[in-house]
Amino acid sequence: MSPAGTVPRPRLVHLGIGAFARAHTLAYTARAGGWDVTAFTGRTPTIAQTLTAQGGRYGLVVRGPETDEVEEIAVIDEAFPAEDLRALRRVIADPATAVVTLTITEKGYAAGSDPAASAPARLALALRARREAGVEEPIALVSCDNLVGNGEVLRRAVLAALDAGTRDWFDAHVDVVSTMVDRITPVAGEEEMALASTRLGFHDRATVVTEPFHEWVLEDSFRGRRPAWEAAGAQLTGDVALHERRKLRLLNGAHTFLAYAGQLAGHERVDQAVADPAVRAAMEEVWAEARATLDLPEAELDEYTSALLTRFRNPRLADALLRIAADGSEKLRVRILPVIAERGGPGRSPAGVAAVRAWTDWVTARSRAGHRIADPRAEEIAAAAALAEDGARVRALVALLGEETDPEALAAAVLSAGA
Ligand SMILES: NC(=O)c1ccc[n+]([C@@H]2O[C@H](COP(=O)([O-])OP(=O)(O)OC[C@H]3O[C@@H](n4cnc5c(N)ncnc54)[C@H](O)[C@@H]3O)[C@@H](O)[C@H]2O)c1
Ligand SMILES: O=P(O)(O)OC[C@@H](O)[C@@H](O)[C@H](O)[C@H](O)CO
Repeated sequence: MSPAGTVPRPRLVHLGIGAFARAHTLAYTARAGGWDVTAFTGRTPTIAQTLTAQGGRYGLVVRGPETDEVEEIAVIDEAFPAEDLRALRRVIADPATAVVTLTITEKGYAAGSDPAASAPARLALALRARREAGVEEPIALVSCDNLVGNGEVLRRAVLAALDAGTRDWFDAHVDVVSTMVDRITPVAGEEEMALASTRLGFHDRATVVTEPFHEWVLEDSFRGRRPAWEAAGAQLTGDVALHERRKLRLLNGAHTFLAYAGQLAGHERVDQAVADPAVRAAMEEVWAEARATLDLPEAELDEYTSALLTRFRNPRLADALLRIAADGSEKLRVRILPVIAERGGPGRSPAGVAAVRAWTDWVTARSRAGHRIADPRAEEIAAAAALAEDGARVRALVALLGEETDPEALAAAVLSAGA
């Protein structure tokens, strides 16, 4: 509550306080200045408790190829667990709030009306509270997850969970903004927490470690207030789609390929996988196919992939392939299958097929070794991986990837890729 007569500082609400949000979205917001943040976890409450205990601040370790820079980020002034709907309703209905950013992972956008299980459903309830409070300033919902058209995906998921009255109110009062986000953010460990604690002078248990590179391209469609993110290097544009496709197909597509092919070749980290000549050559094939689907000048694509290679090679970032391997059934649909489809099918996309093959091989080996696969379709994957007959196993796994590419044709190509 601001003292009588003073204008409250504008507020941003963030849903999903994972490592990436702390390294990217919240760091940009801190640098833009002038805004406070109320942050909610996406699922488990732990990080909200940790942040509350340390006054919302945390250390950002920016790990270059040779040195670390450590910065304190102090932009969060309230943190709550996802299930605290009362806090979410209160803060979204507050006229000081003008922006909601989200990093809830690809699977977090599954439409659903149960607020206990669905972030969009929680947001729908909170938007109803804003309408009932009579707030007129448009609020912007800004998706920062690795999805094509992430704004549209978010809009559909929220609309599906809204009551009729708020659905009628929505267009006049809510902007939904697509963004392309980029900053490789591995999982921080004890070493980084100790480094941040020593440099910043408090016991930091919410440290994040990230690379020096960062990029954020946002659709320029805010009717209400927003932080001056451009002051922190963000780009506002009329066309995010091409940026999204370039990043998802080249960076994330290669990451997904490396996650499975790299681990199958015995590597644990991205830098190790790209140092393996066979894995690297296969990744270049994935790039060649993805590049052919992108309407960008060759020189620009050369520059982009060469910069990516430098980023992937950063040995001090220690980005675990296992982190990237999570949720493969969601990620292949976004990063690899559209390339196969646009190339004209599996027959014209051997590298895309090799990526799918690497996923089927890796989930099978890992599941048979007794591990639960981190994936929203974990049970179906385990059941498929247990099938003894290869054809049935691959068909069952490929069927979990949706219909973007004909599953029968894709499964047949995957099977013959391994023959
Ligand atoms: N880490 C990166 O390098 C990176 C870079 C660009 C974009 N991203 C985006 O950020 C997302 C999160 O990555 P991270 O590194 O912060 O991971 P993380 O594991 O540190 O955090 C994941 C966050 O998502 C929430 N979440 C998970 N499942 C959810 C669900 N079903 N519903 C609602 N919330 C859910 C978690 O509670 C947590 O807040 C990625 O999935 C990706 O879309 C990450
Ligand atoms: O974050 P995810 O789980 O969507 O994907 C794993 C990585 O490909 C991803 O985190 C990249 O590191 C990131 O997208 C780089 O900006």
